[in-house]
Amino acid sequence: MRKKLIAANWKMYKTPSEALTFVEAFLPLVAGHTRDEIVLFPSITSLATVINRVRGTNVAAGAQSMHWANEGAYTGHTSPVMLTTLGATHVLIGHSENRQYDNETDERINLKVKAAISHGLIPLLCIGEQLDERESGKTEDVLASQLAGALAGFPKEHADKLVIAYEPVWAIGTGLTATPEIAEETHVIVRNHMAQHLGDVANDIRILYGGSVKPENSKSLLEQPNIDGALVGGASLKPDSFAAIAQY
Ligand SMILES: O=C[C@H](O)COP(=O)(O)O
Repeated sequence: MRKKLIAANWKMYKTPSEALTFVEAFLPLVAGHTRDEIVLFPSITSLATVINRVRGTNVAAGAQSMHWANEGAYTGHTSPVMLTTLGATHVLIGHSENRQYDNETDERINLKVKAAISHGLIPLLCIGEQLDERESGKTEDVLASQLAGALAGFPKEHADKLVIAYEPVWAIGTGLTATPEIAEETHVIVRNHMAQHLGDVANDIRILYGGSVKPENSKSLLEQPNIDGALVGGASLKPDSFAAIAQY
């Protein structure tokens, strides 16, 4: 049985004090909610504040990205050692906004996923197709290629720790959501490719859906057998909205 993971990606929103205000309001709303895992991904400047406030609660916190090296001359980056020292438990890798704006390649994503695993961080590997790719029937090829690139040399013995976030790029921040049927069908495709790379453990790997998830549609998405959670952007910025999604 895969425990669902409900994740908030705050992207480049919230100062530390705004993040703290969110957490103070959010924790009572989800107190005692252990059915699902709940993880917040604040910006790096708010990460320590959030980690310190959620410590000992049913909510975890992670980083929106990281470098693969332990340390080095990489201006502006954050290492896995820095994140684990802070108390982060999860990390987003390969978000489509990083692929689009930050020159994030499959090779770099591959190094980061393996670095996360070797440091005990849970990687949420983000994949997804563009609208023109879906419309021209290339969705499966795109996802297969992203998975192959990201998972080359991935240590199979740690496969159960991997989390995939399927986020169709055309649904991110657009208000367009994949229907539950389209999302479920695509998650099955992703799981089948995971099985090709990693074997039967693919059945234990959680595949989250992301792209305009909100309180109004979270239940119908999360009821699908192969949708094992949600990666939420805009609707995770308000405590009541994100709590409603988590309590679908
Ligand atoms: O990481 C989250 C996704 O990019 C989805 O963002 P969104 O919920 O604002 O569409």
